[in-house]
Amino acid sequence: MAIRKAMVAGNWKMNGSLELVKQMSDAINNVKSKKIDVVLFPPFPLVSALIASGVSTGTQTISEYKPGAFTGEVDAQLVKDLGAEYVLVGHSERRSIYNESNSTVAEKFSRAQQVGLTPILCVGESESEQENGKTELVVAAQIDAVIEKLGVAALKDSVIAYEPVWAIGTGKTASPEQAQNVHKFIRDKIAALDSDLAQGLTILYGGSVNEKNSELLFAQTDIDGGLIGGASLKADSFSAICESAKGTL
Ligand SMILES: O=C(CO)COP(=O)(O)O
Repeated sequence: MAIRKAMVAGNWKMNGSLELVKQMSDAINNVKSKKIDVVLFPPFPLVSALIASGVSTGTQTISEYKPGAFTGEVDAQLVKDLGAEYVLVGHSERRSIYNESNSTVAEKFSRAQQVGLTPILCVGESESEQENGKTELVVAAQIDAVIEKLGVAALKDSVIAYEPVWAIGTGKTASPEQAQNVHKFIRDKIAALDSDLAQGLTILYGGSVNEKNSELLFAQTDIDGGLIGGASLKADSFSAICESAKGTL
């Protein structure tokens, strides 16, 4: 029996349209199940339309600041007021393209929880870090930045997504064993501080997940679902991934 709530999340990145909202909400409303949470992360302008269509919704980032003179930024409270439930923090594209540091990510995590949004903390190593055997070091530092700022208890109302950077958008998925090893490392690391919290923590895998590889990934003990990029833009693929989660999680 599953001890954790499973989740399949779709990160649209800078893609999508009102037409896609229609297609994906129809598809998701067909596969909805009590066994899994299905959540989409569209660009900001599509958030309200997606919520109105009955899909559980999050945003891809938020500002770490409270409302004020921050042109172009989006306040977490506004996101919450619109009816969103989740927010991605620390996605590797935010870290690498927009220079978000571990400490900025921890600030965003904190701001999300202040307003009642559930943060999904994205962690993962680059290709060179992986080749140099630094995966655990990098992932631990990304998680420790949050624990040092907020204490381990803050992880209780959150989700962690392990997304190796070398697997994002490349078609090079981590093998189920490779991903399981890192997920187990994450869970054991948190269990050393709070065992019950770690056992209840949903940890997602992301990086070139598709309808062909999702079942084996989701069958791993410490993989509780997926954070899907490219395949979340195709109704057939995303529905099939959700279906595979129902069987294995
Ligand atoms: O970055 C991702 C989800 O946040 C993964 O993207 P892909 O599934 O396209 O590799």
